[in-house]
Amino acid sequence: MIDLNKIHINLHIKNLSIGYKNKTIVENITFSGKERDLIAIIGVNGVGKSTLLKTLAQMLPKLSGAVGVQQKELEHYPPIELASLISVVLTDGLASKDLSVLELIALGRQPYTNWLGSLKQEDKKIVQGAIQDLDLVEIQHKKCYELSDGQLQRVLIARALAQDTNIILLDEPTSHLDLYHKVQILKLLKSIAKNRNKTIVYTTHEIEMAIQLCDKILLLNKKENPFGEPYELIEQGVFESLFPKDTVTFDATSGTFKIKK
Ligand SMILES: Nc1ncnc2c1ncn2[C@@H]1O[C@H](COP(=O)(O)OP(=O)(O)OP(=O)(O)O)[C@@H](O)[C@H]1O
Repeated sequence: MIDLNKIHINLHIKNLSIGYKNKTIVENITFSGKERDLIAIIGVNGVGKSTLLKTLAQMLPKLSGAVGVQQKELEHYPPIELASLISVVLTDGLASKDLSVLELIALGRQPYTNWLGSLKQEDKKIVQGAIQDLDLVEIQHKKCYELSDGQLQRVLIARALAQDTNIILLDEPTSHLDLYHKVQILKLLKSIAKNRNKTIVYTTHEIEMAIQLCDKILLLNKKENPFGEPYELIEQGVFESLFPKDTVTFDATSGTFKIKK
């Protein structure tokens, strides 16, 4: 039995403004991520989803507002401590494609190894666990440049699992996958959040899947940026105004989008 009073909040985002130099892309972002939450960030192309994810990972500075990670503000963490709290899976080009699948996933253990990077028995066990979870046993000795986009995406998720952080941030983790693997990865992320008490935040264009599988959704729309459980957002009617109505409409009963013919 889970004691709901003992569930920790890993992420607290308050009145956050994000952007580049002094160009604000989105302001007024407020949400929180509890342990065991799978959270989707959705919104139209170019609205700022990746910018938000990179700001949460401290790869970009925030413009204003607060990003709290557990008990402290993000910018007060030394990088090595942050690497044991937050892992990031990006879709941008991977620098180290010459590594084997196993070597790349083992890099996830870096925050915990000595300066030589040597893996202890416990590290190797965690790496093998991640390889099994992502169904990569057969291809673990292949080079990353030999993989399909979908396989590489699963390898990058495995590396984040090996990093074993409380918070996992993923930028469009299902974009290169077929429907079966999209569902499989999202269900896996959900079970990891639940069974290992993690907060998982990912960006996506697959809104219908997010409605079905996520605990919470943050909809970036540059104005209010509503956040809540999928049914709450459906009740507020926020999906209806996402796309031009003459092209795509939202059916609140089924939680799906319909193409206007
Ligand atoms: N390095 C950069 N410098 C300046 N502006 C940028 C930079 N990267 C992205 N932008 C701009 O920031 C805005 C948000 O981009 P971002 O990639 O965060 O959107 P997104 O919601 O993830 O889009 P998509 O759904 O197309 O992936 C866009 O207008 C984009 O042109």
